[in-house]
Amino acid sequence: MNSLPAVALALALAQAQTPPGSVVPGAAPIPADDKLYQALGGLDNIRAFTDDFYDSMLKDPRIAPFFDGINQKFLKHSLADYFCVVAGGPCVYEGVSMKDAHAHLGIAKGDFNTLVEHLQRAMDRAHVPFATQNQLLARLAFFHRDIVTR
Ligand code: HEM
Repeated sequence: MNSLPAVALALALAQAQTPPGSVVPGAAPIPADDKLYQALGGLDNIRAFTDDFYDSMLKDPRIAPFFDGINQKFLKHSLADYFCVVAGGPCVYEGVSMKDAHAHLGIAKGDFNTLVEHLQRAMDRAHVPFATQNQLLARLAFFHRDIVTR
């Protein structure tokens, strides 16, 4: 992973707070406009890089075991919906909060960073501009405290 997303992530973690605007389950802050959604290439591109991201995690022995027995099709769909909403897109996320989704998993900080690494690489392969990647990663960093439990 190159250094800028790591910096963006660290900054977002340091500053994590709920900005004004709407929330989705888990108190996800969502932007007031869909600029980030558009920059990500819209829902088709989000679904494409999410599928690729998920497949690449399954090939990584550091985190693949977390996904054993998980309904892959369902989770890919739910993840893409989530990214879409967080980016200000016109999607509906019907899943549970980040806290409830991950409470039983015992996720460590290193696992979270590994997932972020895979997401960044998948966005690279989908030709998402670097600054746009950073914006999504910074928004997702907000959930660190709900997801990392050990
Ligand atoms: C920014 C980080 C993350 C985001 C935005 C995220 C998002 C999500 C979403 C949207 C769901 C589906 C919940 C539902 O449909 O009700 C989910 C479930 C899940 N996530 Fe994450 N996640 C993140 C980090 C992680 C990490 C670091 C791991 C493990 C390495 C992980 C493993 C899982 C697993 C295994 C499930 C399925 C749980 C189950 O069905 O029992 N997630 N996540």
